[in-house]
Amino acid sequence: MATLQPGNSLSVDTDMATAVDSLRLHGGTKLTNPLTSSAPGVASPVVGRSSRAYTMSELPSFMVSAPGKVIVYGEHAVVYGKGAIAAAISLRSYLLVTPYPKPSRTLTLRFSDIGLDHSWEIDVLPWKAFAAPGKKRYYFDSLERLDPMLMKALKPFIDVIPGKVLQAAATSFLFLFMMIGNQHSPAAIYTMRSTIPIGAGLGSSASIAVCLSAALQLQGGTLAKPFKGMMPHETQLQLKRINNWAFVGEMCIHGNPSGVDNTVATGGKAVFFKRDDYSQPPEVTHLADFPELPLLLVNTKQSRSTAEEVAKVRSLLESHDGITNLMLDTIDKITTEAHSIISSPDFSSAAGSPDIVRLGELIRINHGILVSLGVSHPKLERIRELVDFAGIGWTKLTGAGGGGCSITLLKPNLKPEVLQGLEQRLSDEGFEKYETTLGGAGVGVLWPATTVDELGREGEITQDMFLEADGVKGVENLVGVSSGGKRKWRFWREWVPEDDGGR
Ligand SMILES: Nc1ncnc2c1ncn2[C@@H]1O[C@H](COP(=O)(O)OP(=O)(O)O)[C@@H](O)[C@H]1O
Ligand SMILES: C[C@@](O)(CCOP(=O)(O)O)CC(=O)O
Repeated sequence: MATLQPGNSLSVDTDMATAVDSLRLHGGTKLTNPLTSSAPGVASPVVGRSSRAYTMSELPSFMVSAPGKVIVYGEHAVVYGKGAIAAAISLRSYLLVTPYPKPSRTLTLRFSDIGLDHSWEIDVLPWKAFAAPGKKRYYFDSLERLDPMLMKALKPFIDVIPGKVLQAAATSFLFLFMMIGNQHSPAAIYTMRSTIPIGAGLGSSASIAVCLSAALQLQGGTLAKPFKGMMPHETQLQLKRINNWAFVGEMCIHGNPSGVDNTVATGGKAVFFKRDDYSQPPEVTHLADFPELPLLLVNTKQSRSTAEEVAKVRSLLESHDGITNLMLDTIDKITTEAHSIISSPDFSSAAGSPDIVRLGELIRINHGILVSLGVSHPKLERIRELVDFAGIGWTKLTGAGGGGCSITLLKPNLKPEVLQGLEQRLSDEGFEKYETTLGGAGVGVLWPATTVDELGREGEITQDMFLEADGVKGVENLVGVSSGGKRKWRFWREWVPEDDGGR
């Protein structure tokens, strides 16, 4: 166990040794002023690798990143202890952490996707409330619910921020900062950009919660950066801690999450997830052989809130408990059957294989039940109608529904012109198709936040560069994990070798 002391020095025992070792590698010299910005798109030169060095209280700018997800089977039922299958996608959130120079005691959030730019002074935050007897939690603890007294203590700091969307994100940050950090935590700017559409069922909130959890624990020195040779049990322990606190961050955003989104955003690839007792850890099976299913992902662009969709199912359970429970049980059976098809050693996604048809039929049945649970939307039904009319696959909503995205499992050997015709129709009706691959890497870290330019020079990724990157492509080009060696993203997953772009 490790404890944080005032001024961020560490007292260490076993599982912290690696964290300290990796930090020691950087002990000594100063990095360039972290607030120095270069011209947009131009990396500022940094000192060479061998002479770049930091102390615990003087960390470099660094980045963390976590993926979004699609739930392939089991959304909503998973909130009630049933199984769900979900896979990470290549759309991701990126968080740049830039230390303020001393003696600043400021925290600044720049979450530009939602227009949040807000600062607090660390010293005036409600530390007393968080240190009261029975309230303090440590980085190795788990929380199953938010303490109303602590939420009340944060309220005045959140109420000054306009609107629910911004407040939810700010609460997630501030609650985690108060829990994981302490009064002596370093002053820093947290700049967030995401390529995941917000509130569209692709787990944007879990993705940012994972980034915040990982960044704050890295800053606190309670998490070791992944390194070659990290023992599997240590990797698992670190992922567990990131995931535990990400779950808390998710609770701040939408109240009663099942934990499937943050679990996939943390570990990546794909999982079978079930949590029937919230006081116990969930049952998580990593689906290392998750197949490359041919999926079409379409956004209705109809916004909605996960919390409201989850509340709809809750109220149906209250008014029709017997029938609703039967529907949730049926979804559980669907997920279990899909899991056994995918995990079978004979599984084949080749043309003519019955497995894809069975998986497709399960997708169609799952969607039908979600419609009956009241969480579809006319726009989702319109997409399903267009896909059914073209006869190219099986469609369901994904995530909370009420708008957001649909997925279609495509039939093998489709004629390209049929698919193109459908895509044109979807676009004409105002829907947006996403290009993404399933089974991406989980949480990763880029330490320090540097990239290599066209001339092969390594330079710091500044806030201005990050904020000015143009759209999804701009963000991916500047900081993306699939960098072809331009950036040294590292991942905690055992099956992802270093420097392969996280795939
Ligand atoms: N890029 C982002 N920057 C800041 N906050 C974000 C971002 N993406 C998501 N959020 C937070 O997460 C909330 C959306 O969560 P939710 O309704 O669960 O949708 P989703 O299905 O995308 O997870 C937003 O209201 C916002 O508070
Ligand atoms: C509806 C639910 O099963 C998934 C919600 O996913 P999203 O927030 O719409 O990405 C809720 C949950 O699992 O917490």
